[in-house]
Amino acid sequence: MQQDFDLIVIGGGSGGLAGAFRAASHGARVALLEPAALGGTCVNAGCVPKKAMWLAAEVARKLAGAGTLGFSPHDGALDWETFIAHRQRYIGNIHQSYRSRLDKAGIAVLPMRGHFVGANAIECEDGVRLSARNLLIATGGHPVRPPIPGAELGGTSDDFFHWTAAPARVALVGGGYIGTELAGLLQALGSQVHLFVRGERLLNPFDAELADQLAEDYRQAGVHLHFGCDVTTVEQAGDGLRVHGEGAPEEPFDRVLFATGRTPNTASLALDTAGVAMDRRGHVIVDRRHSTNVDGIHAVGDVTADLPLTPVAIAAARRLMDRLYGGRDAPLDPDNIPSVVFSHPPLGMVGLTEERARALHGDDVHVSRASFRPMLHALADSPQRSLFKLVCVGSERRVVGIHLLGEAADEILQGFAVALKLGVTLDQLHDTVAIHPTSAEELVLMG
Ligand SMILES: Cc1cc2nc3c(=O)[nH]c(=O)nc-3n(C[C@H](O)[C@H](O)[C@H](O)COP(=O)(O)OP(=O)(O)OC[C@H]3O[C@@H](n4cnc5c(N)ncnc54)[C@H](O)[C@@H]3O)c2cc1C
Ligand SMILES: NC(=O)c1ccc[n+]([C@@H]2O[C@H](COP(=O)([O-])OP(=O)(O)OC[C@H]3O[C@@H](n4cnc5c(N)ncnc54)[C@H](O)[C@@H]3O)[C@@H](O)[C@H]2O)c1
Repeated sequence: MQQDFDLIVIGGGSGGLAGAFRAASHGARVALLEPAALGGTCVNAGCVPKKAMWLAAEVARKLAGAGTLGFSPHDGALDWETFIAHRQRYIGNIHQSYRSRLDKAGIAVLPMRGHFVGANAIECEDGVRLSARNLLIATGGHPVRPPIPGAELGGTSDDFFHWTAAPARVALVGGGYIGTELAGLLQALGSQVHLFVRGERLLNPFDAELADQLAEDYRQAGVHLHFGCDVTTVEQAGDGLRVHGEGAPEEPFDRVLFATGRTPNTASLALDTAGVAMDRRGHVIVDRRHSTNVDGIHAVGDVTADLPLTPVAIAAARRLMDRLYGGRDAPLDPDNIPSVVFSHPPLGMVGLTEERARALHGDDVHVSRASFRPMLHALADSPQRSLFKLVCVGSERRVVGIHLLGEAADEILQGFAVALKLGVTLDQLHDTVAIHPTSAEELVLMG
């Protein structure tokens, strides 16, 4: 039996769902294959449960500092099981909302995997074949552990979301987004955290000065940072796990978690039967409009080499469907995509780092900085400072980079990213009346 659609979407995560909804809104007949929970990584093992844990950690930090301000003492310990019940209820509501939107949009949802059996045909796990003029590959990725002895003893971010208590001692390997985020939140929730970083700094794509200050904030908060440390082995040591690498402590950890990157889910798609080209790392190769080398086959999200962020997958999918079914061709601009690391405090950036701007524009670069103590920290006599930077170029001092480390950076950045995209200059920021007293006002006041 073969069923025909206008579009088959493989994967019901951020990109797949956005593509299916947008195509259906243009009148396309859509089938969506998703063997696991709707929402994919972001909803089930990424942005959403991570942000929930980050919010819990922010509350814990505020409670820990409240005594200094005159509040009665509070032990601040989190009952994970209660909190996780709230977290999972929230996620359950997202699943339900997707389910009813899919039904309303008339999208056929098949709760199973699929693989290619030709350029415009998919075979589902139950043997049913589907065909369509267009196919969207949106199968995302999964975490990888490094190929070292004992790696299987450690977990990944997927495992973290099944934890029901903070481990007393935890080793995190990898100084990227996930390692940095989990280190901050686990420390705030009461774990003793050791973060092992191969290089000399956290978060390579981010501004070096802000990343170094974040590392210092982490040290002050009690996170043990091991830079230049390659973890070579993990071994069982009694009830615990011993990590080997230069400078690694002798004492065992309760948990070891690898945050050493992710790899695309392409292996089981039989892409060769359709002739779809992949790069060395297994990503589906797409052009700037998110089409592959095979007519009618497209891909978005983490399965491609795009920036692995939810809003990127969503934006790419919507634009692709507007082109295929809506008569509007406006490919996603890969430049100036804002991004925030949910560290404590959060770190955000959009545009060029100072280093990159200097490499591109030489002496034509002007950098404005504001280093200040947010009012709550000043009131509580905490030394933690915020550091904001604007990177500008040319005589008109056009803003080409915004870098924020500090309380509320995650919420402040979005609006300023719009201004940067529209070509805002430093003078125009100065012409804007400040909102006082806030941290954000520094961005229209700094020289
Ligand atoms: C811990 C963590 C935290 C993150 N935090 C953030 C954040 O704060 N902000 C942010 O922007 N991004 C964040 N991300 C990244 C974000 O989650 C991803 O970029 C995003 O989910 C990618 O969407 P996608 O649609 O490409 O893939 P996914 O959301 O991974 O969806 C792919 C779907 O395809 C399905 N699938 C796989 N193979 C098949 C098959 N053969 N047939 C059918 N279906 C299949 C999978 O089950 C999955 O549901 C985070 C990621 C992680 C791991
Ligand atoms: N707030 C957010 O938007 C957010 C949060 C989490 C994840 N994400 C997305 O998910 C992606 C995956 O996150 P991630 O943290 O796994 O990847 P990442 O690429 O951010 O970081 C992986 C880190 O692991 C290091 N590494 C690789 N192999 C190693 C090894 N053998 N030993 C030690 N270190 C090693 C890399 O040098 C890198 O610093 C990110 O690139 C990001 O786009 C986004």
